[in-house]
Amino acid sequence: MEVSGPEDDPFLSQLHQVQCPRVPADDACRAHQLSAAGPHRAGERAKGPSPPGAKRRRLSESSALKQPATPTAAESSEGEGEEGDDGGETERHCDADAADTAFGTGGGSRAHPRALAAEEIRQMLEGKPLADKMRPDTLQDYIGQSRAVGQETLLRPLLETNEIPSLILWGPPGCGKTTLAHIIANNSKKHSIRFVTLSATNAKTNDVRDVIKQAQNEKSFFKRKTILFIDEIHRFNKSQQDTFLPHVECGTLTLIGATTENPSFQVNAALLSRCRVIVLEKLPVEAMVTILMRAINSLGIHVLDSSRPGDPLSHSSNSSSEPSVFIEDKAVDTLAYLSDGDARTGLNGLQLAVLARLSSRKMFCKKSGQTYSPSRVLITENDVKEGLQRSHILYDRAGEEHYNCISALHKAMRGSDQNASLYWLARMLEGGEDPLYVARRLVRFASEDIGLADPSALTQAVAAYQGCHFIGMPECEVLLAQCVVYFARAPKSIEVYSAYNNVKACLRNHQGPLPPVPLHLRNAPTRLMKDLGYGKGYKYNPMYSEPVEQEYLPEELRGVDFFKQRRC
Ligand SMILES: Nc1ncnc2c1ncn2[C@@H]1O[C@H](COP(=O)(O)OP(=O)(O)OP(=O)(O)O)[C@@H](O)[C@H]1O
Repeated sequence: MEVSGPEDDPFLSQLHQVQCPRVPADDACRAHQLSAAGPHRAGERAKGPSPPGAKRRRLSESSALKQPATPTAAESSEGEGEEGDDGGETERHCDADAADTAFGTGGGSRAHPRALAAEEIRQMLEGKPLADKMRPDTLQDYIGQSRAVGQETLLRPLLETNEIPSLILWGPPGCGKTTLAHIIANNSKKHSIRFVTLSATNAKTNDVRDVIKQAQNEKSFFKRKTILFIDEIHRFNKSQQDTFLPHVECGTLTLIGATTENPSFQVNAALLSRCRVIVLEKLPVEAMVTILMRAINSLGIHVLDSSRPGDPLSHSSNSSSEPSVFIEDKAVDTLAYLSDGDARTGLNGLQLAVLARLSSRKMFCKKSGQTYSPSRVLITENDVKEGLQRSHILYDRAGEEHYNCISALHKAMRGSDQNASLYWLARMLEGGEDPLYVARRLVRFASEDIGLADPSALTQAVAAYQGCHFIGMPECEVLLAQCVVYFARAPKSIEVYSAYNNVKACLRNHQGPLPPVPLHLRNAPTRLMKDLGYGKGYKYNPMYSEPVEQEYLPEELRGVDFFKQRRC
C-alpha cells in the first residue's frame, strides 16, 4: 500500500527541471571500488576457508536442490554487489557457500521433500543464519505483502520492468524490506543497473559522497544507472540525508531506503516528497507458514501429520541408511504464530530448534555409549518454542512484551529502584527494542513523574533522545542507561501532571457550552473589538509595583484550585 508519493508523477518528471550538482569527472573515482572499509554490497557473502573435500562432496550430492549462481563477466569484474558476485571464482567454495546452493528451491507446500540425512541437514544449517540463506531472489518467492507489491499494485509492473522509482520501504522487523531490495538488486543486475548498499548504522557521510561520485561518473561515462539501498535510513541524521537529496532529485541516484520507523518523523520532508513510501506489513500467519515450509522443504525435513495415529517416526521409510529429520505440523504452526509476522525470527528459530535437536541426538549417543545414532529425529512444538526463546530473548518487540517491559521500566524508575530500572532497560535493548521508543518514554517520564521537583530532568531526557537519534545502537545504550539511573535517583513530583489532569477532567465534565473568555483578557487589535469591550479593564502587571487583583479564570470557575482538588 502506498501512503504517499509525488502527485501524478511518476517519479521521473521532476528530473528534467533540476540542475544536477556537479562533481569533477574523475577517472580514478570511476575505478574506485566500494572497498571493505566503505559501503557494503547487496548480497555480500562471508568468505570462509575452504572446507575439507569430503564435506563439499557430501553437500554437492544434494544436487536436486542446487541453484548455481551465474553472474555476468562484467558484474564479476566490478564486484558490484549482488548475490553471486564472486560466482566466477572456481575455488571459492566453503561450507556456507556450498550449503547456500541447496536453498532457494522448494515451494511452501507440506508435500514431502526428498529426505536428507541428519548430518547433511546439520551442515546446511551451519554458517550463515537460515533467514539469510532463504532470502528469495525473485518476486515469485516473495510471500505476502500483496497490498504493497501484489499484481494489482502500481509498483508491481515497475518492479517487473525494473523502472524503479525512489522508494522508502517502511515496515516492522523481518517483514521483507531488505528482501525486496535484494530482489530489486537481482533484477537490476540483469538490466546492467548498479546496485549499491549502505547501512545507515555504520556508513559515514564520506561513504555517501563516494557512492554519489561514482554514480555520477557511471551516469556520465557509461549511461549506467545506480540504485542506492540504505538500510535503516532513519539512523542517518538530517545532514547525511541532505547529502543525497539533490542527487536523488536530479536522477543521479535512485534511492531505496528501509526503515522500521514512521518516515514522516524520521526522513527529511524534502527527501520524503521525492520518494514513494511503500508500507510493508507484519507477515500474516499463513505467509509465515509458507516461508517456513519453503525452508523445511529445502532442508529435506519431513512434516508429520499429527492427526494420524501411531508412532510418527515409524511412518516414513527412508532409503538412506542415515537418519532423517521430521517436524510436527503443529510445531510449524506454532512457530508461524509465535514469530509475530517476523520471518527472520521464525526462520532462525527453526534453525536453532533443528540444530539443538540434532546436537542433543549426538550427545545422547555419546552418553549412552551407543556406536550408532537413533535412526530418526523429531522436532517437536517444544523444540521450536525453545528455539524461538533463544533467538528472540523472550522479547516480542511488537507485542505484549514490548508494553510489559516499558511499563516495568517506568514503574521501577518511579519507585526509585535504579537496579530494576537498568534491568528492564537492558531487557528491552538486548531484545532489539528501538532505543528511540525508550527515549520517548523517558521524555514523558521526566514531566509526568519528576516534573518541577527537578526541571532539568526534561532536558536530560530530550538530550538522551537526540543523542540516540545521532548515534544509534549500540553506542546510544549508555546514554539511555545514564538517563534511566538519573531518573531513578531523582526526586519525584506529580504536582503538574495531576493538576493538568484535573483541568482536563474539568473540561470533560463541563455541562453545556464552555464559558466565554472574559472580555478583559481578550486582545483588542481593532477599533470594533475595543468598542465591544475587548481588553477593557485589563491590568497590565508590569505597571504595578504591588500584586495585582485580577481574575484570569472564567467567572464560573472563580476560586478553583486545580492543584488541590481532583474535580471542579
Ligand atoms: N515476504 C517475504 N517472503 C519470503 N521471505 C521473507 C519475506 N520477508 C522476509 N523474509 C525472510 O526473512 C528474512 C529477513 O527479512 P528481511 O531482512 O527482508 O527483513 P527486514 O524487513 O529488512 O527486517 P529489518 O528491519 O529487521 O532489517 C529474509 O532473509 C527472508 O529469508
